[in-house]
Amino acid sequence: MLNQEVVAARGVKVAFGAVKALDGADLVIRSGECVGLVGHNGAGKSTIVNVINGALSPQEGTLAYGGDTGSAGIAGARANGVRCVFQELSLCPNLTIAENARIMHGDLGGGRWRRRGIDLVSKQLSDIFPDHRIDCASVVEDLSIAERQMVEIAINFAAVSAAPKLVILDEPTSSLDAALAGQLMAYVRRFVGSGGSVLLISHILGEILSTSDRIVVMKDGKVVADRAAREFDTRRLVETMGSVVRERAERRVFGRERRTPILSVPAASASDIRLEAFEGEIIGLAGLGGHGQTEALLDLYLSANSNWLPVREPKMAFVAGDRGLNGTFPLWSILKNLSISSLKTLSWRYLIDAEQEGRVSEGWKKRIEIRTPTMHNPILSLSGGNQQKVLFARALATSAKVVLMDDPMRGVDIGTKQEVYDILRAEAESGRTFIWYSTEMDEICLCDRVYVFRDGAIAAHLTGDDVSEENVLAASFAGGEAA
Ligand SMILES: Nc1ncnc2c1ncn2[C@@H]1O[C@H](COP(=O)(O)OP(=O)(O)OP(=O)(O)O)[C@@H](O)[C@H]1O
Repeated sequence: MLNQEVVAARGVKVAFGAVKALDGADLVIRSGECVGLVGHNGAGKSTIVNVINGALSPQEGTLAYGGDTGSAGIAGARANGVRCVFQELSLCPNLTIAENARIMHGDLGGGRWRRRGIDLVSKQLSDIFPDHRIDCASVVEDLSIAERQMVEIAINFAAVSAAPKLVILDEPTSSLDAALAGQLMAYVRRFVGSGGSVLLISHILGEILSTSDRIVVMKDGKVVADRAAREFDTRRLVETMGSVVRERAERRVFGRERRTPILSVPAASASDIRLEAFEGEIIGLAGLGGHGQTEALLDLYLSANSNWLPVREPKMAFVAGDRGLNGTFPLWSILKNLSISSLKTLSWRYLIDAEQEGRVSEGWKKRIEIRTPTMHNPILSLSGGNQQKVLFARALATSAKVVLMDDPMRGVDIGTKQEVYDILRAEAESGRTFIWYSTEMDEICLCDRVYVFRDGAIAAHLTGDDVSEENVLAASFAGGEAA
């Protein structure tokens, strides 16, 4: 039945020490609707998700499923049909897809459960992502980050004995390219059309606006707006979140005459396109996810840092996209996570100058608004987007002339993204070169030049006005012709 209350959190307060993650927030979700939830990094979105899915008990306020306040905890949420796809992804990497499905679905038991698990996930994947090429007998650690995200989404939408009532998607497209993201959003509309509910959290405002029926905006632990999606456009949404919409910087066209490339990689296919980078350029790597962009960045990085010994003047810095796997040091403080790549410049006679280290990290805290009371807090006390900011600051704080970025804006809010774009542009103006793989078309369109990858090789090179969504998509598919 449509329009029935599925879950209602009212007056919820959650504090972590001095940090008020939720400060009296209300969120009600009804059947047959997709609710978009947006807010700056650290606004409290993941915390309210954790309250709704039973992982966190609020210190104040009430939580009801279907009007009943009797159920509590993760088991209570699951019994009431609540499923959650986490921002940090939660599959066990050493288990197969079917084994992970069994952990999520206690009712997937009995004889031949592995076979049924494979069939269950395979069918659900095909329903959501019709062209997926995932072998459902795989072990999760053999999958790319995008494939893991797709599998986790499919497992949560799948029904063994009972269909889910509410699926919470926390940044579900952060690793998906535009084509896969579009398929997921279309599926969400079909799911809510058949009476299900979805809570969609995303920093990609276009997908929030196009997919949600209602949009809830959070700021500093409170809900500051809760209105029909048609009452918002991008500008109004950004302003309600407390940021300002900026004009996009002009793409720059460099003449060929004046320069020799600082980096030149031979063509890897018959397309005969070399990857070249000149001083002060922002180069985009585009194409469908998993077509060799990350590998190209890693090859470049290893070619410049092959001995793995720290050097005072590193030639290249790397901003990891998969922060859980190869970005953050989870047991370290924010400060140490930030300064690790600059230790040589922060030390004198093999001793780290703690004062200078503190100054540099405070400088970056202010510059890109890392939301924390102190940089000595553990990195995992930060919200996902704030952790990503630390990885940015780590690379930018080095003296490297080339910065490689592996889809680094995952989970970063729109206000910070604009700040980071400005920083990139300013750093490029002063001679730094950026090579930026992005799954977001808006970001690709900010780059001075773009290489489109297909099947592990460069399929097209776009410059000037040819850098457009249409041309990137055309070059991304075999047989497509870029202008
Ligand atoms: N386990 C924790 N310990 C300490 N502080 C925490 C913890 N979890 C969250 N916080 C703090 O609570 C606040 C809200 O975090 P939350 O993860 O809910 O934000 P968010 O809106 O989901 O942000 P993002 O968009 O970056 O994911 C942040 O200031 C964060 O640092």
